[in-house]
Amino acid sequence: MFSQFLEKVDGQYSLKLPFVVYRKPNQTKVKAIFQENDQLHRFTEFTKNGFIFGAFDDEHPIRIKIDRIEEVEYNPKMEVAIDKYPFATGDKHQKEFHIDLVTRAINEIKQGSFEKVVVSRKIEVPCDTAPLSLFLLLLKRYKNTFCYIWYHPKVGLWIGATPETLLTANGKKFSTMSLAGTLEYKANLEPVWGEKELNEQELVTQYISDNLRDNLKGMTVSKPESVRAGNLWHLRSNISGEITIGLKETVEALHPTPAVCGLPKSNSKAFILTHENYDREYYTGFLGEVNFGEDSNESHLFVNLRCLKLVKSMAFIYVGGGITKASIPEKEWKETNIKAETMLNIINFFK
Ligand SMILES: C=C(O[C@H]1C=CC=C(C(=O)O)[C@@H]1O)C(=O)O
Repeated sequence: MFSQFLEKVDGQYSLKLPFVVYRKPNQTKVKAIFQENDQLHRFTEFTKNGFIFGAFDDEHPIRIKIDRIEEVEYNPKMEVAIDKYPFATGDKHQKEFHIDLVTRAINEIKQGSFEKVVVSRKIEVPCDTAPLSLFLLLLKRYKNTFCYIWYHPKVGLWIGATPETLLTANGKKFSTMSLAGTLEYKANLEPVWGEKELNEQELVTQYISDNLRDNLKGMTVSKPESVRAGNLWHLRSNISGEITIGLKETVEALHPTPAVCGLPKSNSKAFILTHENYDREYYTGFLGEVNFGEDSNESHLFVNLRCLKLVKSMAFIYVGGGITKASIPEKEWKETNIKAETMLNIINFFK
């Protein structure tokens, strides 16, 4: 059953036709959406249904039109990614550049340009493994994340396992999360959060609640709790209520949150676009189902983190971290390296 499902996905990929295959966090149903031609649809009014894939800096996400849906149950035994492989985490030049970028960000914060900014980088590693094999390993290793493989011949192929939900909406029922702060997972040890991480996550919670307050009736915000995502811990608060605005307005109010951009949004975004020195493309964008369900108003979007883009036999892994006035550049560099392990572990497993 599952092998037939995979054959269909493989067939679509060989025909160079758009598709997405995904599994939501803590679920066992794997869904595939196939589009029958290679047209590039844009999602402008947020009224149609489909699977959308939005870039960090683009208002019009791509929409994979639902010409065919396939679903299958897949519940493999959990595989824990404890094996450590030799990592490629960027050369000396990358390290210098990233440390300098973080230092510049801290200086801007101290001068009052913004309070927080998320800076990132792209790591290049050779990878000859079939994309579907990488995806299958994600399904086994990261059960509480949103795992996907997305392909459009005019855009490329992306794979990821993200721990962050942008929004879940079912009619008026709405929830989102504030996810930030990172510590390395160590077996049998509970995370001990420092002032920097607590503050960094609090800024995200504040931003989300401030931006939604007027349009989220009965808003509740939970206390931050530690959540595990593969080899990492994060801090998470859940925010929910009854939404009174449409999907387009809600996405505009949230994206990009300070978990991937900064605070205030415009100044931190300008810093990112000017100083990062590369194009994030779909990393820190968002993706997921829109207007699914019986009455067509259920949507489930995720933030595109812990992801990679495959180009021929190269993988580009994207990683970043939140910078505040309390950041230490060397520590921030290390944090991007441990975040990269989520995907490097998968790639290196096949070497
Ligand atoms: C920007 C990333 O993570 C975000 C989500 C969780 C924790 C983060 C942090 O601790 O900096 C980031 O805000 C990334 O993984 O590339």
